[in-house]
Amino acid sequence: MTDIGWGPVLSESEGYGRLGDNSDDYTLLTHQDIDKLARAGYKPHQHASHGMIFFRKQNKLWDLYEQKGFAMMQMRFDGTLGFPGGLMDEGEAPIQCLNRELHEEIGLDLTKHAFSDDERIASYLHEGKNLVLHFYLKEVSAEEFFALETNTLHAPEYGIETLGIIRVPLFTMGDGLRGFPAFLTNHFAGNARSELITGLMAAKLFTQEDMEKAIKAYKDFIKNRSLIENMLE
Ligand SMILES: O=c1[nH]cnc2c1ncn2[C@@H]1O[C@H](COP(=O)(O)OP(=O)(O)O)[C@@H](O)[C@H]1O
Repeated sequence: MTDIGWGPVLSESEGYGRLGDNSDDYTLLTHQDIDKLARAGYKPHQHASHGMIFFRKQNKLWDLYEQKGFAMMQMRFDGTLGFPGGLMDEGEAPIQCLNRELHEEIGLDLTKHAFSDDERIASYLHEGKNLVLHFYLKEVSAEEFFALETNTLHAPEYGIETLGIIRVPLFTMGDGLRGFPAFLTNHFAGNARSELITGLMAAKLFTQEDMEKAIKAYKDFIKNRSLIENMLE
């Protein structure tokens, strides 16, 4: 590949962020797998941790749509959507990595809102990238969520790694597509789309039936969009 100037630091990690992952590229790890990795000092893989902060609030939006609350994601430096988080440094554990990254990227006050190990809901291995992704979930009150959101503007990495914090729309509009299903049609980093779905199910914000409906609407839209794009070529 042509050297386009990744620089000594980025050239080591740029491969992890390449786009085009499929959900099949990721294997869900068991608790035993994680314990084994911890005993081996997390080697031989690279690891990254990301976290979803959310609040639940059943609300009738504009007197029309069933809103379930909000979840926090970010527009990343690379133009994709993801959760706050990042790659683990040498000597760190996944939870330490998560808290350090959340402080850097969203200014999380670790004296009040640090994540704990028992908030990890899933870990995935991407064999091809030799990368393990750890995913955590934290429920806060609506007031805490708004305060955390405001604080992100003062985070050290705001405007650099984190280009903006966004709220995931947790409702579906009358056409069955706009709202949450349309949000799923965006480009996501790593397996952040699957993590979002997993996180919302684990938080019991969606029923199985609601989630299946949303995923079907998103997939149908993608299929139709590529049909139209092919016709235009
Ligand atoms: O929200 C996410 N969920 C799952 N994987 C993600 C998410 N955000 C980034 N990734 C993936 O995690 C790896 C590390 O990326 P990240 O950019 O967060 O680390 P860094 O900030 O330390 O460079 C990359 O492979 C990227 O595609």
